[in-house]
Amino acid sequence: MTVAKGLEGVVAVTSEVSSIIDGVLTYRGINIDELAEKAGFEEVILLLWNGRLPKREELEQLQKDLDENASIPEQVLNALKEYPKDVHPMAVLRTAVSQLAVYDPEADDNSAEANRRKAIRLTAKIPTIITSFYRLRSGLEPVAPRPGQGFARNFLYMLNGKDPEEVAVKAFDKALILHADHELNASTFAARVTTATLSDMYSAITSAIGTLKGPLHGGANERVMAMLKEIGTMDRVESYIQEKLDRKEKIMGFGHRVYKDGDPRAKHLREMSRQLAELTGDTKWYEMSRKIEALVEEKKGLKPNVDFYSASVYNYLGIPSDLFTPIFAMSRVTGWTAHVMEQYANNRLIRPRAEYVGPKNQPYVPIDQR
Ligand SMILES: CC(=O)SCCNC(=O)CCNC(=O)[C@H](O)C(C)(C)COP(=O)(O)OP(=O)(O)OC[C@H]1O[C@@H](n2cnc3c(N)ncnc32)[C@H](O)[C@@H]1OP(=O)(O)O
Ligand SMILES: O=C([O-])CC(=O)C(=O)O
Repeated sequence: MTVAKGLEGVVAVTSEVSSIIDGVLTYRGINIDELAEKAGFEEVILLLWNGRLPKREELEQLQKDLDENASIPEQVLNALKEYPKDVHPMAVLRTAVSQLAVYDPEADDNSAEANRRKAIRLTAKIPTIITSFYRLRSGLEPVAPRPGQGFARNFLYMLNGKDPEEVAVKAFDKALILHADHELNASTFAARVTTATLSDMYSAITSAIGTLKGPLHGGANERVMAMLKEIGTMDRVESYIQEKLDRKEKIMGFGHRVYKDGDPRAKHLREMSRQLAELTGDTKWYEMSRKIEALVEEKKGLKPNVDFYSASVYNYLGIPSDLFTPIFAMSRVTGWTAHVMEQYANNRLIRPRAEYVGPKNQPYVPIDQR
């Protein structure tokens, strides 16, 4: 057996959802650069689920469906009230999404129609879970979802309890588009492995959330902000990065398993960070990020991935850093569910092999002789 460590380079499934070919990312064949400039997040959701851009009526129907499904069961809200206030919001999200299944009579109906309805429910309810827990732990009442305002605006409204500025809504919507899907990344793979046993969509999304949480994957964006805050000032950037590299530690938000010549999403987030820095007059995080980018490229030849500039973008939008990864999940659930539906449509159990490298022919030693 030859082992591809970390399954590097292994092609495990065929998919029509998104592609990374020669460093170019597409959703259903449409370049991410074009989607980031021209589309809205809800359009992208239907693009991922349906395989084509929606007509106006389809888009309006989705917006209605998301509004109608945004409330969470009372039992889930009550559980959010009981959780320790200092528990990580990704742990809360993972648990709450699993709990949603308990109150969904269709949870174990794996038909294509039920899966489509569950994909809507999951996408609609995750923002409510994130914002409700955030407000409860801050001693505030959760804000009920407000219909008719769109996904990005509704999230910022539920988070802060007031109407967000237009520029914040636009930036946030674009960030959601950029995070929505990414071929066979670790969390999507986890969702597909779970699905391939013919388990249900809630189980698959719970697996995916747990996988996204790790710092080598979606959890990196929160660590990028922690690093920026730890560095604190421009004059400390160079020594901090050098020391980290000397200790052979990873710089969060850099490197990628697939992109070796840069992540095409990073330039959009860099530009958003620049604009928000200018708008807020708080240029420190953007300038520090630019300097880190130049140093890591120069010293290690590594480029920023999607998580690097999303940190300063979300920070400029006033979002607490431990919500960065839950926000990633809130967007990525649309890609995960598209992959889950694709897996069901053409399923085979995913079960690779392991090369055994442990000791062989070992005797069983009775307990009192060990
Ligand atoms: C949404 C996302 O999931 S994007 C990725 C988010 N994760 C991060 O930002 C965490 C930091 N980055 C990393 O840990 C890695 O680059 C990963 C996990 C993204 C990709 O990992 P892999 O493809 O397994 O690459 P691997 O870890 O083997 O790195 C190859 C070499 O580059 C180095 N390297 C890779 N990333 C970094 C980094 N961020 N900082 C410093 N060195 C790095 C490794 O130390 C290794 O060097 P070596 O050959 O001298 O030992
Ligand atoms: O594809 C990956 O390995 C990680 C990534 O960038 C993502 O999930 O967006």
